[in-house]
Amino acid sequence: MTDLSASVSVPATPVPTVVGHASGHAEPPAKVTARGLNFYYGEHHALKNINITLGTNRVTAFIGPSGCGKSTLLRIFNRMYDLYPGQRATGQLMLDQTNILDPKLDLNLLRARVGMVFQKPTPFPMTIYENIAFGIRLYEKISRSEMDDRVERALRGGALWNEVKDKLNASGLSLSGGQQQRLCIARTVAVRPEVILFDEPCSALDPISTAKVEELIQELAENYTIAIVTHNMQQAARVSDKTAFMYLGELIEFDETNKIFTSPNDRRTQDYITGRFG
Ligand SMILES: Nc1ncnc2c1ncn2[C@@H]1O[C@H](COP(=O)(O)OP(=O)(O)OP(=O)(O)O)[C@@H](O)[C@H]1O
Repeated sequence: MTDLSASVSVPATPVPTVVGHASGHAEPPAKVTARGLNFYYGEHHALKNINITLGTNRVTAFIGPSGCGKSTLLRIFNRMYDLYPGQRATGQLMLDQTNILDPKLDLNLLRARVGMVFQKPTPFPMTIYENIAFGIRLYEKISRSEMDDRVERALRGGALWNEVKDKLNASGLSLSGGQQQRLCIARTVAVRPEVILFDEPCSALDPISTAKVEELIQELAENYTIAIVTHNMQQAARVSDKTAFMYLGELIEFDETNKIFTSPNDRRTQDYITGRFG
């Protein structure tokens, strides 16, 4: 392990102000639990012995320098890596009582339970209405009026309804970048997942759209378990209950967000949040 403390001494950036959820409340029931989780890209051992629990209806932020394994970990939670040959996970990863790593698991059902929102908004090239209805139809057969209702609820869930209710037949691609990202969130919410994974959801958005998505993430946490990867420490401090600091494929520290940003236990966490490296 590199000694990060030796080379630098002056904090480059102030520690973010924590304005997220209150800390100190009782531990929620576990939703996702990793024990001794490892991940390999071929021979490359990208994640090493990860142990972490995501609490039900809590927001967990993953921070750390580029290449430390944040996105890799997120992509294990819904077996996204299964699409690529040569990538494998070992250890234990549970979603409630379901073994996520079970080779016989129905991945469509897993991805309905564990939805994902990506860095760049990725609406389907179809109408706003169909962007939502498409995913619902994959899992459920419902009447047109029920579908109208579900589409409206999903768009409200994505904090987009008021902006699009009069143009549901317009292309999803005609929306602004921030609206497109909220459409993608609505699309994810529409299939009623239990967990939503956000992989740097605001990195392609302007500050106003970013604020809207952050507000939305906090609202969604009332009903969903959320994991968010972010390079933006202010964002982690604003939206999350707990924060995990990762470095070189290891989970270095995991604690209440307030604790991580005010008095972390590990020197490497301290150095990262004060901008000494990253
Ligand atoms: N498809 C791949 N094939 C081989 N190695 C990969 C692949 N994707 C990622 N890696 C390696 O795995 C490690 C973790 O990468 P990962 O993308 O998870 O990091 P990250 O923390 O999300 O980085 P960033 O913040 O830059 O997105 C890095 O060493 C990276 O080079």
